[in-house]
Amino acid sequence: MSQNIQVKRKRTRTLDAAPRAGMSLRSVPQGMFLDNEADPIIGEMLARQSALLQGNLIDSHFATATTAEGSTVAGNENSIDEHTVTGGTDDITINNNNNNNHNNHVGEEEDDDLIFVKEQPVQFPAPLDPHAEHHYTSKKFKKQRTISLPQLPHSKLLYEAAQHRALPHRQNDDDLLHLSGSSTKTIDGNRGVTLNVVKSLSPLSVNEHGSPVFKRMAAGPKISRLVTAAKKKNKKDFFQTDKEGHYVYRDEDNFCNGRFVVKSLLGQGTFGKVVQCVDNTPSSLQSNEFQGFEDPFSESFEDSHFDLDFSTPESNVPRSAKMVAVKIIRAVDRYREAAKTELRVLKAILDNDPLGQYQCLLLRECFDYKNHICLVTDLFGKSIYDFMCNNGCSRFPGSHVQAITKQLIRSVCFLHDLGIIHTDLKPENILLCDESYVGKPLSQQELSNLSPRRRSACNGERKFLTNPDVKLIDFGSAVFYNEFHPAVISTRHYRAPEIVLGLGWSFPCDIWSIGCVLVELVTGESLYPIHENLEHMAMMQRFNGRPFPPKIVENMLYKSDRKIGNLAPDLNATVVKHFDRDSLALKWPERNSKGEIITKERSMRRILSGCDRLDKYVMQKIRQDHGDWLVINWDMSAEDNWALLESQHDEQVLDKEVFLFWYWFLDLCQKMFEFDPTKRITAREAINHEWFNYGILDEGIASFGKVQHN
Ligand SMILES: Nc1ncnc2c1ncn2[C@@H]1O[C@H](COP(=O)(O)OP(=O)(O)OP(=O)(O)O)[C@@H](O)[C@H]1O
Repeated sequence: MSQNIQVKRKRTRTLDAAPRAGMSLRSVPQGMFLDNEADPIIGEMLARQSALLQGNLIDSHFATATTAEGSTVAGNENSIDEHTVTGGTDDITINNNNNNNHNNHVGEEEDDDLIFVKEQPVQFPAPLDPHAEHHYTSKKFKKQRTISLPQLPHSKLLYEAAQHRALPHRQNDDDLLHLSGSSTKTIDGNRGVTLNVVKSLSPLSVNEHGSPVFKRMAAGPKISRLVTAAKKKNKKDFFQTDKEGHYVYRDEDNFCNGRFVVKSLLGQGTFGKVVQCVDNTPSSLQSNEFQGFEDPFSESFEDSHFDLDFSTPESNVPRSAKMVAVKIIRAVDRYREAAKTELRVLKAILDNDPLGQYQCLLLRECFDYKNHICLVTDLFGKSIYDFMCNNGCSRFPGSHVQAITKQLIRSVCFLHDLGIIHTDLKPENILLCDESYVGKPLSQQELSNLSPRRRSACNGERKFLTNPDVKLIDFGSAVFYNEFHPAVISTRHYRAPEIVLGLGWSFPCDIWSIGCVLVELVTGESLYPIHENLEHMAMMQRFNGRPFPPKIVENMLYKSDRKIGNLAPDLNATVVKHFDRDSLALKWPERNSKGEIITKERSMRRILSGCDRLDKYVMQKIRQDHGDWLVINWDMSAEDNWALLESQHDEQVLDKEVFLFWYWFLDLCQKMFEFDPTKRITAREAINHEWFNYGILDEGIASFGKVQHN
């Protein structure tokens, strides 16, 4: 769901990293990202380049790993209780107290995530004095560290894929044309959902405190007069629906016969509203487990013909209140039907991960109240989008980007193994479990560069989360892989090319969205801040530094010409017509019959100056945190890149791990932004990507575990 707060995001053109004299250049472009003018035989080249680069980097990776072998904490340990690291100017104390959600499996499962920064001397003096205080300089630390990031909670899946369906996460060529899912399966699936109806009591049966009092209903015409009078009297308990089927939000409103008291509006969208409520469940019924589709209250509601008031202090049923989030779906058939799919998805998640170890929102209860399907879930913090909006610097530090990405990929891999495609991954749908942060004052210069809104929202600080633990929410658009696939899914900015081009889509569309989220976390700006197809496609080509592969365009033309599957009604007018049928190239900028450019200047500027090849675009932002020395030239191998950096800069300013961290980050991005969904990296492959073997020592690590603000 989009939030109301809008922060204007701006982009600037990035600097090109030109190859330096004296360095070895290959005869073919070696970059993972090709220049726009590059040779069209891209697939083969990319594979070769990737192999070459990996070959180069395997050596350096091994070298680093070997250096650390002698350390006491090398290997798979993740249970270091406390370390004090003196690095640069900051003393970092990091406590391993943050994994409480996931303790159950830590012992059972070997996990190669090192959650905390480690200090690893190359050789301890022997014999090692356990009481001696060891302080290590930043320099030593850098040399000896192998992994140094809070990767919460685990790196590995806690189940064997074979136990699940282990569906092929990758699409095949046939899917590009024919994948549209079965609507019968969706309808049948939804038909199986039986919702517990919670009857609303007559306003008559609400006492002056707004609490339910069960009475036998009066009969006859007298009732309407009494009801009107009672409505006036008991304004509080008046859960209203507007003419569009939305619940009308009111502070302190209460519903479900006094059980939920509305405290604030968390969000609203097409599907309905999400409200924060106090849940006055009788404590005997309160548990962390899903109550099923049967509401524990219903029996008493249906059968009660006696006075029974269990919300007053005198009640003999003990009550305890807790805060929950309730998604109140619009009372409109279409949305009710969609909510049933959401319910099935949430149920599948809950059945397979009752402890919530895969970062997905868990459904605690659901019921039907006054024709609104209500989903009760745990309450979490603000979304990472909101956190970014209110931050003096919206970029996340690398260590946090990595920690969030790891959770996200793992969560999505879990969903994909269950046959679920989320389809709406975006920063708004990733919630923080803990909103506390450490604030670092911004300089006058930095403050003056902020928009007035951001300046007042950020409190003059750049904020660093103390715990980058997140939860994935909003399964309202999620689909089961074999059920009906709508023609258009995803929020525009995070929409994969196969969706824009009207091809069959599946699990890979989630991976593209994760790529967009990842870049947004690093740069602090939406990668695709656009609203229409042509500009979107032109931008995709620009960021990828190459045109859409002919196979993809051919499939699009074949599918749209023959009207195969469900296609967006405007596909021809907004997408297909912009491709040249002979060359299969995107016709951008647009030209009239005389060959004059008719694309608006603003749009031209947005694409030509606002975007750049992704690696250059991203690196420009990264340099703001790590210094200007950090330049990666994709026309050269990693080794040559590093040799060049060493020849140009004082050793003190360089950090090979920072270089490798960002190098592999960009490698992962490149694999996520593969145009062809049949070749895009899968979630399962991404979990094991090289990037997660590298760490980075930054403000994210320094703030980890500290508590300053909320
Ligand atoms: N469990 C929760 N805890 C805290 N906030 C929540 C929770 N669930 C939802 N929200 C807030 O409500 C917003 C809307 O929730 P959600 O995305 O599920 O609704 P939606 O109507 O499906 O939105 P959209 O129209 O984007 O699909 C979220 O962005 C989030 O800010």
